[in-house]
Amino acid sequence: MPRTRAPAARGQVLVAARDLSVGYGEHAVCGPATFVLRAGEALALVGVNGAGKSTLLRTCLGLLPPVDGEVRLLGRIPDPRSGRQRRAVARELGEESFFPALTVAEHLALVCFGHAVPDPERTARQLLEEFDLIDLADALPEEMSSGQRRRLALAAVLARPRRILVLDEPEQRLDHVTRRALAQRLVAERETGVAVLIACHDAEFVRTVATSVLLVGADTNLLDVSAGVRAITEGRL
Ligand SMILES: Nc1ncnc2c1ncn2[C@@H]1O[C@H](COP(=O)(O)OP(=O)(O)OP(=O)(O)O)[C@@H](O)[C@H]1O
Repeated sequence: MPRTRAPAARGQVLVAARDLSVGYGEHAVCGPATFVLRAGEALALVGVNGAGKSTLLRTCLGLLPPVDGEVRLLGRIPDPRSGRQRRAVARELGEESFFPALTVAEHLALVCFGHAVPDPERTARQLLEEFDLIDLADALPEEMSSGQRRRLALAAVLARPRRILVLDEPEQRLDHVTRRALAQRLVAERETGVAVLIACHDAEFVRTVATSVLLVGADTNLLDVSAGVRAITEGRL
């Protein structure tokens, strides 16, 4: 299964933010963030609804300009139009846009072919199995439940090569077993040298996947994983 086209050297800085303020117009939605994410690490953004996690993810990808401070992705100002960034960054921000006339299997095949994945049939087959989509391989998106569509969106993002994986609340709408399996998959991702950047509300998921936690809020602070998990479970967000 393709994980990286050119695996990043473990420890290589892939995302770096310094005094990064994010928001809309000139209005910052949370305190400034400073963090570094290296190959092989997983940073979980946690915080209450509306804290600014999705806004931070979008700014790190160059989908929104910073209000202040700076962020670097692969050592450069993020630019979602650059081929270099598009080759390296796999993202699933919850948009879940599907082609209404393509089946589940055809969606995965399309992603594989579009990214020149070697042995696309095998990769697509493995992802169908991993995300329990075999019986839905010929289904159209409108024939699926919301959780099944979520599984397809996650399978699709994992069908392509990547050095950085950005997921906004990947645990949402997944059943318990699939959620745990996805957490293990993200551990495997970072163990192969992928840098994982997620927003997440699930303490168990964060405990399993993350190597550090960014608590997003009026004050945005970097925490170790156990302090980050306590912040979620004790409601100190
Ligand atoms: N397009 C927008 N224009 C203006 N304000 C926005 C926009 N999108 C989000 N906001 C505001 O920015 C703040 C942060 O939103 P964001 O979606 O980043 O929060 P979040 O931490 O991801 O929340 P959740 O846990 O609910 O997903 C919220 O107050 C929200 O209302």
